[in-house]
Amino acid sequence: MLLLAPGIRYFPEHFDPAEQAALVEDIRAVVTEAPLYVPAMPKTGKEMSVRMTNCGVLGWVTDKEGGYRYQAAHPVTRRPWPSIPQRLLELWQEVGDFPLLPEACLVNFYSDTAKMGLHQDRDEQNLNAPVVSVSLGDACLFRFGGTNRNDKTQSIKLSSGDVIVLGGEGRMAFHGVDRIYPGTSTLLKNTGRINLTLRRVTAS
Ligand SMILES: O=C(O)CCC(=O)C(=O)O
Ligand SMILES: [Fe+2]
Repeated sequence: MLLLAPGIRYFPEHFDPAEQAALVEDIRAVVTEAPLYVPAMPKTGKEMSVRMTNCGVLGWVTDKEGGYRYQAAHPVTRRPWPSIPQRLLELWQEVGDFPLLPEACLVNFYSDTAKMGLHQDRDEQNLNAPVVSVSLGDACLFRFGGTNRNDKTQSIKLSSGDVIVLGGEGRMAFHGVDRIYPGTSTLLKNTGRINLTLRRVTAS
């Protein structure tokens, strides 16, 4: 484990290739039940470049009218989200350092050209719980800084199987994904990157 900054822990290659493949199968099952959809920014309705779905009792969604929020149902199918795969709950218990289980797992799919702007994860009521993030497939350039948008940032390349935990002092750190490196992994059938973030949403 490497401490990248206060509260930002990095576990390179936490999952070996066989575990990564098993996680991809888990996520394929999730996506079959809860298809990836196109999220849109609040107010402007501008579409994000990342495709999203969730598993867990709650899922993070965004659209023009409703903005950023957690809800119990898929925005398109209106069905409840599938449950969080066991191996992700185990990951949380290993690295999360928090007594309650996660309620949401946001699944982000990045195509070759997708990115995610610098932001804080701040829609959770429970900011004592960490955010635990898993990278699968192509590598990406991940940027993180401090708790103010203008704080100095650092960049690291995240590869398939890597895990990052934003907790404690690092929980509200600004972070984002500047670019994908297409073709740097053979884990997925095609190019692209999957990111999973486990989150505790409610206080209890
Ligand atoms: O894809 C990543 O590594 C980060 C994703 C993220 O920050 C988020 O979903 O809030
Ligand atoms: Fe985030």
